[in-house]
Amino acid sequence: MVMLPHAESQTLVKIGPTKSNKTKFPGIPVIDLSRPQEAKNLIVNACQDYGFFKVINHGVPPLLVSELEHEAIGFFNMTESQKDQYCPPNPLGYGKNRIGTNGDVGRVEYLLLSASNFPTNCNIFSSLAKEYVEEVRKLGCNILEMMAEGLKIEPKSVLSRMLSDDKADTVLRLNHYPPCLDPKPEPNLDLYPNHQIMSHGKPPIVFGEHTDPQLISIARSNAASGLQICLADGTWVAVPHDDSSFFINVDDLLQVMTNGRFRSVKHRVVADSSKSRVSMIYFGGPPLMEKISPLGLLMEPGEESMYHDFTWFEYKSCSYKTRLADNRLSLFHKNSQVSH
Ligand SMILES: C=C1C[C@]23C[C@@]1(O)CC[C@H]2[C@@]12CC[C@H](O)[C@@](C)(C(=O)O1)[C@H]2[C@@H]3C(=O)O
Ligand SMILES: O=C(O)CCC(=O)C(=O)O
Ligand SMILES: [Fe+2]
Repeated sequence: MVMLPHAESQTLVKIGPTKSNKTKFPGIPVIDLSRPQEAKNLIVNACQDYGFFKVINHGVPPLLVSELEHEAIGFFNMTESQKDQYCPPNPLGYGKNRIGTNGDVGRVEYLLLSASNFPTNCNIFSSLAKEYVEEVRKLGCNILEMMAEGLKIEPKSVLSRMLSDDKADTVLRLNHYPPCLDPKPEPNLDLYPNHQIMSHGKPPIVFGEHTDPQLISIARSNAASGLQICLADGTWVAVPHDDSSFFINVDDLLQVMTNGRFRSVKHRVVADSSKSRVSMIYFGGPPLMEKISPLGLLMEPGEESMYHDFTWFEYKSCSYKTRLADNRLSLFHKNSQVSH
């Protein structure tokens, strides 16, 4: 029997009451990409069980990662008026305390960049970010190919081709969460008018719960904690930080393309650290006109798609009209019941 290796399970924190009927969480799956034969099946298991895993021996040069992080810190250290010279997030640009355009708030500042259109007025991000995205895109393609092999579907490029396409819709997000010196619930109700990011007795939520709409997200952060994922039984678990690894999220489109076999993972960030947190996330989306529907080779005889067919453009446009915590996929579910 192959044992699943798990990340620092002894340091995992389970949040919320543990009921006896809840399955014990053994820790975030860790996939060693230098062992591809084993990795294929472990990736599939992780996508089915959690929609989330960590990769080691990923091949992205550590120097490139630390240089981009250094530049990101330099950017966030600039004065407010310097940063405000970047366009407000519409949806790309520099934003602070507001996430998206539909009323969500967070204790975070960020820069959202499109890989096909890196800013030319800023020599910081033009070449480094491009190089970083290329390396992470390669990592994403490698993972999606292993996934296809693990699922036993051919060709193995059936998923990865969407990221390697010249028209792939790729977004890079740099987030900065200021240090939380007093991790008590935030009493300022003006900033959080609908209480949505208050959580009494627990560290405040600084980036609210959501799933990512794309295919996969490839994230890393400095050595500061805060990221949490939601398990199938609704329990939130903390993800131990690891600045030398990448964390992979299954996103909404992959849930649809596997007809619900893989889980688009709900995640959030809490102010859990007295350290500033800087995260860099690659969101891998397909070309805008790509038609999204379950992969034929995965379907059992007589199995029907759980979702209406749509293009990534349709799904993305629709997603950007929703609130962060909305269940965007339910809008395309055949037995549609909008839930929040
Ligand atoms: C509230 C929102 C922010 C978001 C667009 C949306 O209307 C719903 C999806 C959000 C999300 C989550 C993952 C990524 O961080 C993001 C860039 C994306 O593609 O979808 C954000 C959007 C955003 O911050 O603009
Ligand atoms: O900062 C993080 O680690 C996660 C942020 C996130 O989920 C996002 O930007 O979509
Ligand atoms: Fe996210």
